[in-house]
Amino acid sequence: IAAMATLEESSSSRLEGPPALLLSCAFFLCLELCLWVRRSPRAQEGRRPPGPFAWPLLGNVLQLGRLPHLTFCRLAQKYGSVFQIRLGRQAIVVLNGEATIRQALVRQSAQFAGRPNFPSFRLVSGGKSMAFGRYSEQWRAHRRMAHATLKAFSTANAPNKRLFEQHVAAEAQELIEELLLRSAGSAYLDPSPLFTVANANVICALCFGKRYSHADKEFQALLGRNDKFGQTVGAGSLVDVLPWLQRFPNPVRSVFRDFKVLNQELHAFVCAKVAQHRLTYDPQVTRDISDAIIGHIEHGPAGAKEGLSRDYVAGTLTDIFGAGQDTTSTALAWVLLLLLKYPQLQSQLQAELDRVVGRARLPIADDRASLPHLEAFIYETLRYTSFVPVTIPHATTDDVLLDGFRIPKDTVVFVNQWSVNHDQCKWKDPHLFDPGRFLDAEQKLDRDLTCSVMIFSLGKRRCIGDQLSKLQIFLFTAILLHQCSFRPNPTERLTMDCIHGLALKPLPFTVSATRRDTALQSCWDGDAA
Ligand code: HEM
Repeated sequence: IAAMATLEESSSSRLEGPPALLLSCAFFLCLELCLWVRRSPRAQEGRRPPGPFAWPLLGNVLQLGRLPHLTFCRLAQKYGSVFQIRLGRQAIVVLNGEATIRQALVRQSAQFAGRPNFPSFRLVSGGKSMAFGRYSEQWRAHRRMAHATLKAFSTANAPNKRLFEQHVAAEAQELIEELLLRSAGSAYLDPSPLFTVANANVICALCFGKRYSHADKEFQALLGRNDKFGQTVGAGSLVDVLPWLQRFPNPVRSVFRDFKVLNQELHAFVCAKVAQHRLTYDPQVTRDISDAIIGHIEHGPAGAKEGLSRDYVAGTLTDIFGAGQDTTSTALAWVLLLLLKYPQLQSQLQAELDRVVGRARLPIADDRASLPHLEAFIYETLRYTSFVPVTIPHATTDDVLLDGFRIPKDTVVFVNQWSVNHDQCKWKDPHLFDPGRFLDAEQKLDRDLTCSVMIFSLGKRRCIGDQLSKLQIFLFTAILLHQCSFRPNPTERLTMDCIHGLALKPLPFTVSATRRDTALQSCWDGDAA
C-alpha cells in the first residue's frame, strides 16, 4: 500500500486529471487480473512439479546413486509420478508409471518428442543424427525415411523378412562355432564380445552388405567402446549438465573425450562405406540400406523437398548401425546369463524347441507362434532386466500441462521405463524372474501383457528397430538353445549386478558351451558340400 501510495503521489505530480485516473484504473485492473489468474483452478493446476531440495551448483547429482532409475522409483513414491530434480543448473522432469508416461508420450506426443540441446547430442552421427536430433518438420521426414527403410529390409514383407532371417541364422551358426571352439576342453569364455560382433554383423549386412570375422581386431575395436557411448548420453550422465567438469582432469572429462573419439571413428567407418556405395550406385539395383538411403536423398524427388542434404545419408546410417548392434547384443548377454541362472528353464526351453521344431532343421521365425515358453522367457528377460531403464532424454517442444503440472518448453524429460516394468500394481512380485506370468491357464502367450512391457519407449520417439530386434533376439536365442547347452563357471557368482549407462549390461561372466547333438552339424556340412 505504501508503495502504491508513493507511486500515486509521484505520478500525480506529473500526470493530471483523466490520464492519471485512467492509469490508476488500468493498474488496479491488472492487479486484480493477476490475482484472479493466480486463484483460478487452471493456474492452480499449472504449478511446477514437486521434487527434492536441490543444492546450489550440483543440484541433486549426489542423490542419483549408481542406478538412477531406482532412485527415481523411490522419489516417485514420495513426490508422485511426475517430479522434478536438478542436475547442475539443469531442471529435469522425471516421468514414472505407465499412465503418466502414456499420457505424455502418446497423448501429448509432439510436445514430449524433443531432445535436449546437449553438446554431446550434437556430436552424434556427424551432427546429422535422427535419434539425437531435435523435433522439427525436417526431423519427422528424416525419421519416416529411416523407419521405412529399416522396416523394408527386415520385417515389412515376407521375402525380405526371409532374407533377414537368413542373415541372422548364418550369424547364429558362426557364433555357435566360435562359442564351441573357445569352449574346447571345457574352457570358459566371455560371450559378450562374440555377441557384439554377431549382432553388429546382422546390422552391417543390412546396411552395407558386409560382415566381419570374429577375429577382425579393427571391427572389435570399433564396437568395443559402446559402453562409453551409453555412459555419456544415458540419464544421469554428468557430461552435459556440469560443463565446468570439462575444465580439469576427472573421470567425466575422460568419458566425454572417449565419446568424441568413438563418434568420430564410427562416423568415419560409415562415411567410408557410403563413399564406396556412391561409386558403385546403380538406380536399378538396391543392394542394401545404404543404396536405399542414397537413392532417397540424392536421387529421389523427396530428399531435397524434405531438406535432407547428402550428409544425412551417413548420419542416418551411423544412427542405425550404432543403435542396432549394442542393444540386441546386450539383450542376448542377459538372455544367456538368465539361462545359466535357471538351468531347469534352459532344459524346458530346449524340450519345447525339440517338440516343435524337431532335430532335423533350425528354428525359424514362423515357429514363434508355436513356442510360447520361449517367447514368455524372452519377454520376461526384457521386463525383468529392463536393460534400457530410462529412454534417451527427451525435451518438451512447448509449454505443457501434465497430470496438473506445468512444464515449460525445452525442459529436459527423463522417461523411467523401469518404473513401468517393476510396478507392483501391474506385476505380481515384479522383483522375481517368472516367465510363467506371460502364459495363461492353457499355456498360451498373453499378448496384451507382452505389449505392456516397456523397453522400446512409446510415441514419436519409439525405437524404430523394435520389430527387427524382437525377431533377432528370438532367432538367436532359439538357434543357440536348439544347438547348444550352456554351463556357468562354478568359480563365479552369477549376479544380476550391472554396468550402468543408457543400457544396463551384465558384469563380465564366463560360460562353457557344448553341442547338444551332432546330427544337424553333419546336415549343414552336407549342405555346404
Ligand atoms: C532390444 C533392442 C533394442 C532396445 C531395447 C531399444 C530401445 C530403444 C529406446 C528405449 C530408444 C529411445 C526411445 C526414446 O527416446 O523415447 C530407442 C531409440 C532408437 N532405436 Fe532402439 N532399441 C533396440 C534396438 C534397436 C535396433 C536394432 C535399431 C536399429 C537397427 C534401433 C534404432 C533406434 C533408433 C534409430 C532410435 C531413435 C529413435 C528416435 O529418436 O526417434 N534400436 N531404442
